[in-house]
Amino acid sequence: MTERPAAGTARAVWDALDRVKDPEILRPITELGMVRDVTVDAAGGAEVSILLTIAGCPAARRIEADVRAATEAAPGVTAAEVIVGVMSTRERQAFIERVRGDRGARPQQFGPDSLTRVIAVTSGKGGVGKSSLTTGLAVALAQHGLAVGLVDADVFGFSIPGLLGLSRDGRTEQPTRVGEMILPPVAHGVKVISIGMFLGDADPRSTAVSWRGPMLHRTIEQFLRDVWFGDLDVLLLDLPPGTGDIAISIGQLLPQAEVLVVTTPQEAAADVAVRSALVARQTGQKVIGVIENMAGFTQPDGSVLDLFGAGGGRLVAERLSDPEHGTVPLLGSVPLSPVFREGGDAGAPTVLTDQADPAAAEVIRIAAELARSGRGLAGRSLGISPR
Ligand SMILES: Nc1ncnc2c1ncn2[C@@H]1O[C@H](COP(=O)(O)OP(=O)(O)OP(=O)(O)O)[C@@H](O)[C@H]1O
Repeated sequence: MTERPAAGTARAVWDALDRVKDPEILRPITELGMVRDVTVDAAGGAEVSILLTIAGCPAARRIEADVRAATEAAPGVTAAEVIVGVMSTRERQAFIERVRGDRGARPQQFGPDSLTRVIAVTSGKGGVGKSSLTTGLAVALAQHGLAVGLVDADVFGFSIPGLLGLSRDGRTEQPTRVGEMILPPVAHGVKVISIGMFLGDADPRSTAVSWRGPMLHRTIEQFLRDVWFGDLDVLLLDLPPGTGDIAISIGQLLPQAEVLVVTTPQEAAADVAVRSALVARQTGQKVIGVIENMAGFTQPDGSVLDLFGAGGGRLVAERLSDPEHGTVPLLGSVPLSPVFREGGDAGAPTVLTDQADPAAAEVIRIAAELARSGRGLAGRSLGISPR
């Protein structure tokens, strides 16, 4: 890397490049050592050499385009050429240390001392909309300016990449690997990692992941250790439905995690939802609230159709409230909404595309309440990272 000159057009280009962020790390490429050299000839022709972590890294095209646009916009530049190179092993090691803040051997990123608020989303039954709500909450929290990470730990039904538009035609966006560090793709401001990103060329639509408990535990452990999330305000985890191995692993790996329980208004769903929350509680996690999903749907004539009955959310909240654990609130009731479902199917979260949709509006309201309340966000310095 060359030094940044004190003045002149080359200096202006360096300054412009300070505003180009690596799309996965969300930090300026100048700070990450990704700019090798900037030269500008007498006619204002600029040549910028950048270094990528690995050849053909998924973000390469975007970085190149952003560098070109920033260079062309720098005062005094008449033409821009971008030369893309790849880091040497030593440069890559320096990059990894810069990204991690050179903390040496990494312990797990979200240990009990971490300022990141960890929220695990669980449900008793499958198909109650847990993944859709987790995705909506993550995107809505990112809209509040929070640094948000999302771990799709639903190994049997990983649907998060699709809901966030990271999976198309059976191909799921891959994380970038730099050494043993894994950089999660970023979608709508959320850093996302999913088991569905580790299937290689297999089509996730037709690939069954059947892993036993220890393997699941190791995978989640690896997600929490090797996936570089940076300083997060909130980490959301989408757990598989039920009371299985993953819930117990999360309890061991992230004992400070808070738990949100998703259920439908159906009374029959309430029993299993309560049971999944009790398992989380047994591992020391705090149940912070219940969200009812697929609640009454307002029809065009204004009448409400309670397709799945009513009252399940309140019932679960009441059954989880007791003198020892205090009141577990019903945080909200998200109505059935065809628009909300279509947004998920299209990978375009409705909390961004149609905020007036009743389901999206309720998710946005719940996210605002979560952002205002709770462990990590009340009265603590979180170093919220502006983007
Ligand atoms: N409020 C809603 N209105 C309409 N459709 C919804 C709503 N919430 C979720 N859905 C739809 O219900 C289906 C199941 O949702 P989702 O995959 O989020 O459930 P899940 O509980 O995560 O399931 P699993 O844990 O089995 O993977 C999806 O097609 C989703 O689009």
